Amino acid sequence: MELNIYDTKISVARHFADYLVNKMKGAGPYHIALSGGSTPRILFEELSHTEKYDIEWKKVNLYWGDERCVPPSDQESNFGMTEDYLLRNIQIPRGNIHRIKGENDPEQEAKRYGNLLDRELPEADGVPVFDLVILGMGEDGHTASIFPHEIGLWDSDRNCEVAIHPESGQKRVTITGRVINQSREVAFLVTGAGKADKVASILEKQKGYRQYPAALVDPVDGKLSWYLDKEAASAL
Ligand SMILES: O=C(O)[C@H](O)[C@@H](O)[C@H](O)[C@H](O)COP(=O)(O)O
Repeated sequence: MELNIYDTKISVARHFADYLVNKMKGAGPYHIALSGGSTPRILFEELSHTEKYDIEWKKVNLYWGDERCVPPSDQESNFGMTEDYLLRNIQIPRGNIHRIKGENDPEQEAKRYGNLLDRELPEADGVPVFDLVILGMGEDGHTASIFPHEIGLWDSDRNCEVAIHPESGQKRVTITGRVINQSREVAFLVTGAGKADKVASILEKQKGYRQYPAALVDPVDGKLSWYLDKEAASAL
């Protein structure tokens, strides 16, 4: 596990953007699952400075680790946020963008997207393999859209499941632990003081840490990295 701590949120984004440039210098194709949230948004803004971050986006296929079951135009949409802060600023073929379309029938979409991952990605032990899964973590220790009150979804034998947000009741489609832990690499981007206690609990394996879905991220053969700002790392 690689731990990277930087002074500020923007510094986390800039370092990770540089890392992505170096990671994708090969022939590809690369299959990357994106996350929603405020830290990825800053990463996307950074990556939109294409004069600074030279990535051959035609080699890259973008997926989402989770999506709110709302239309792309909804401000809650992870795809919509990515469209606004990244996709419209880069030269990526639209066929390389694989949106989760949960706004109509979440259960049907969980099946469809799970089959799409089986079809589009390489596999290992019958599980689709991402080159990189970018994750955030909520203040409750959730990751993707697997929340503590539904932590059992992590162990689903399906690639995708329908989750329910604990406060809003909003439905979400999320990839599950089998897919996340089969990835060649998982990178957490976590910033802000509100995450500090869960970060410390998980990274220091404190009593009860496995109640948090983010603690279950442990790639079978892949690399696990945490990119933190000082605030999120302040309880370590
Ligand atoms: O759909 C989502 O909201 C994300 O996938 C979610 O897992 C996010 O990463 C965390 O909630 C952290 O979000 P922040 O980075 O905004 O705190």
